[in-house]
Formats: sequence, structure tokens, C-alpha cells
Amino acid sequence: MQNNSLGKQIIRLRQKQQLSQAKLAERLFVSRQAISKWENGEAEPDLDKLVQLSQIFNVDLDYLVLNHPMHQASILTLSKIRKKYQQPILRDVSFSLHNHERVALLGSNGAGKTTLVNLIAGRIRPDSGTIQRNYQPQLEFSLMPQQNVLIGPMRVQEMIELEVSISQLKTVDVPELLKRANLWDQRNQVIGSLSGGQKRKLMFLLTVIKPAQLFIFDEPTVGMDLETIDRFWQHLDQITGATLVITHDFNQIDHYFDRVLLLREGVITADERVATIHAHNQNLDTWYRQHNQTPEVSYE
Ligand SMILES: Nc1ncnc2c1ncn2[C@@H]1O[C@H](COP(=O)(O)OP(=O)(O)OP(=O)(O)O)[C@@H](O)[C@H]1O
Repeated sequence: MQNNSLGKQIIRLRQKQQLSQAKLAERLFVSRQAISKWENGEAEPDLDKLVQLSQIFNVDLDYLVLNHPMHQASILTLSKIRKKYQQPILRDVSFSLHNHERVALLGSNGAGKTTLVNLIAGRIRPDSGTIQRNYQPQLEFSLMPQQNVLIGPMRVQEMIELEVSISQLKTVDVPELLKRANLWDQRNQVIGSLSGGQKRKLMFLLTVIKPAQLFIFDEPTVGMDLETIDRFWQHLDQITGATLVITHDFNQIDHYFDRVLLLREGVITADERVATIHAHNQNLDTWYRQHNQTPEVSYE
């Protein structure tokens, strides 16, 4: 199952294009059962079908088969970032994010993940180093911070309508949005009286309400119940922008991310593709425990 990275890739790309198994089968002149077997890892497509799949999904063959990054432009590049408070937090952080990439940023409590996010968001400045943003920070960047940014005395629906009007989103159906987010019953409730999980749901909704090139989520699922967590990951799966997520939700992250970064002692000590981790019969939980405890583990 963990090795079935091609199957998972087919599922993800098929769902991204909103193609059913039957529709994809029709386009490839194969049976729906064949698609199902490829996706479950019980069989593999022939080379000509792989080529056709890469054409249908509009991705490089390398990306389809090996989950290798496409030759994408980087959307964000951090070079030699340093940040110190009473003591050094980030000592030398460098990495790039690419278009449409889904990256998990992992690290222990206090490792500096939120500090890094605040630097990317422009809320604080690095002591040295550069951040190159290849998107318009005001228009094409969306952050779900660890601490909710909500207006307590406002009602839920009013807050969403405010965001819709600030972002000039003309085609948003607010009632429909509230229903989908499971916040319809709370629409007239004052935000200050919502539960922690409901506030997090609202915060998530406000973060994804407008399209962006880069989304960052800082511990998005904290306080959510299991059903809401499932919905959260499903919803996130439909986002097309690049996403960087700080999370400790190890039950879900194997299915969602392309790449994982580990922040430890002020530097990125591991930067790995999830498919490579799975190819070594590991899941992200075991990979993280291993790499966050013993510094000398590598696949070389
Ligand atoms: N404004 C600040 N002033 C002083 N110290 C700070 C400030 N912001 C963060 N720190 C310190 O920097 C370190 C990293 O904090 P940060 O919130 O970035 O960690 P984190 O990896 O996000 O942790 P967690 O997983 O617990 O959220 C901590 O020791 C924290 O106390």
C-alpha cells in the first residue's frame, strides 16, 4: 500500500480533473476495472497508457510515475534566513516552494515553524537572508494563522460577507458556503460565542474563500473534531495553489503531501519527497520520529 505511489498519483490527478474512473477509462479505451486496479496498485499501466495518462493530466511522465517535481517555477524562495529573539531561532533556512506543490513543514514545539511562517507572511523581518516571493503578497497569498484572526462581536455570516466584500468576490454564494462548511446553524451566532473548533472552521473558510497562488496553514486542524478534520483534508485536496502546512496530524498527511520539510535546531535538516519515503516502506509518522531524533539518517 505504501509503495503504491503511482496509484495514488493517478487518483489525485484524476480527482483534480474531476474525472470519474469510468470517464478516464473511456478516454484511454480501457475498462473501468483496469483503472481501479492501477489505482489500487494491483496492476500497472503499459507505457503507451502512461504516456496517454500524462497527456490527459497535463503533467510530465516523470511526475506521474516517480512523483518527481515538474520543471515548475518556484513561487517562493528563502535563502539563508536567520532570525534571533533572546536566542537564535532560525540559523540558516533555505528552501523553495513550487507551483501547486503540497509541502508539510514539520518540527518539534518551539522549533521555529510559526516564526518561519510569519517571515514568509511579511509579519516580521529576518535578521539576514532573503525571501523571494513570486506572487502578489496582497492578492495571491492566504494564511490561516495558528491564532484565529476573527472579530468577536460579529456574526458568522457577517464576517464572511465582510471578507467577500473586501476581496471583491462577486460570484460567492455565502449561504451555500456556510452549508458546505457545516456552519449554517451558527450563521447568526456571534463569533465570540463559537466553540474553539467552530472558530477554526470559520477561520479555514475565510482562508480559502478567495483563490491564491500560495496558501499557508499553521496547525489548521487543532481543536477540530474528527469529522471536521476529514472534511478539512478533503477540502484542502481541491486547492490548486501551492500549500505549505504545519501539522502534527499524522493520520492524514501521508495521503496529502508531495514533500516534507523538517525544521530542527534552526535549519531544514530534511527535505524529502513523500513518494521516496513511501518507497522505503515508511510512513511520515515513522520517518518524522526517526529524523527528528537521530540526525544522521539518510537514504543515500
Ligand atoms: N515575538 C517573540 N519574542 C520572543 N521569542 C519568540 C517570539 N516569537 C517566537 N519566539 C520564540 O521562538 C521559538 C520558536 O517559536 P515558534 O512559535 O516559531 O515555534 P513553533 O515551531 O511554531 O512551535 P509550536 O509547534 O509549539 O507552535 C520559541 O522558543 C518561542 O518562544
